[in-house]
Amino acid sequence: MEMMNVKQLTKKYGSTNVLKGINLTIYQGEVFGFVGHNGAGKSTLIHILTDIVNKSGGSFEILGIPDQHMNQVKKRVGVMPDISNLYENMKGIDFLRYMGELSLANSSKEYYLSLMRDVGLEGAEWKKIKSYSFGMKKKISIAQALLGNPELIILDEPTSGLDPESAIEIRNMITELQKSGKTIFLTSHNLDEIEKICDRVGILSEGVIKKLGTPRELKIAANESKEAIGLIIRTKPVLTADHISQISDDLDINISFLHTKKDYTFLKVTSEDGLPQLSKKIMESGILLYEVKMEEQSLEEVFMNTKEE
Ligand SMILES: Nc1ncnc2c1ncn2[C@@H]1O[C@H](COP(=O)(O)OP(=O)(O)OP(=O)(O)O)[C@@H](O)[C@H]1O
Repeated sequence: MEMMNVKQLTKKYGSTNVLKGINLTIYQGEVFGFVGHNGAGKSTLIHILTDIVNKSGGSFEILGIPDQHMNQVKKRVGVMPDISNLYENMKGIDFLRYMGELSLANSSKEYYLSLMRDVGLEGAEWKKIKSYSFGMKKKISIAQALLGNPELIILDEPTSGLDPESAIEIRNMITELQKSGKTIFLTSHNLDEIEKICDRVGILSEGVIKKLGTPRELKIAANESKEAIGLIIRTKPVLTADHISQISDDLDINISFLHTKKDYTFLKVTSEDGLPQLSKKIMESGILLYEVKMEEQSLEEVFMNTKEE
């Protein structure tokens, strides 16, 4: 089921085209990671989708409802507010109740307390938000996004600025939300995080989504477009440059020897097609072959290359 469908969405600020035609479909139950450099337009897209900012052109649907009627879906979509929009003089629990009562009917105090516990704010319920640390403010913003048990949850940089332990807590929470059937759209600058928790990722660059797919698909596509692939081979004894030149003589691929480290030999090859033949040759030469693996591009490299393309 499509939870969000964005078509040719554009946004202009004055003469600057920030979004130049975004096309994107988000499916039920996925965690989707939206990445882009600072100022790429990620928050702008979120603000349009959540009816805070007007689009310039194009259209979108959320939960099947067209963008002209976003008031009909507001209760079914949870959005994490910017922490500067929290009411600092309120106690955490009172803030959540206040925000909850704006949209929900008859939710008990126990509901709000359990929500605070869920986001890791146990013990801070009766403290004023102004006494909260940065991480705690992030957590209460996330709690606000979860009010009313929404189907689609939109989180703008939920873990930025958090210490590793708190970031792990939030990531685990996102995974749990997904397990309970929620759909999550999040932005993050942490590509390791994106890789860990997102099913699909979209890279926003120059106003359009330049790359879209699972983290693995993006890395494989990046490897395929490279002229040479890094190869790591573990053998006993370790392969030397001489071994490689003997073995590779009658192979169809070009192999360059780079260096060795312990039992590992690092090579560059022009194509993966000759790898089975290479492995066979190594074994035939009496060398014990333990492992052959291709060096994968990291999502970070994929992202950096997207910017340069
Ligand atoms: N209200 C506004 N008026 C004019 N320009 C704006 C406005 N809001 C955002 N912009 C510009 O639009 C561009 C995209 O900003 P946006 O905040 O969406 O980027 P972002 O990808 O979320 O960045 P970051 O990763 O730094 O949060 C930036 O150049 C920003 O200066």
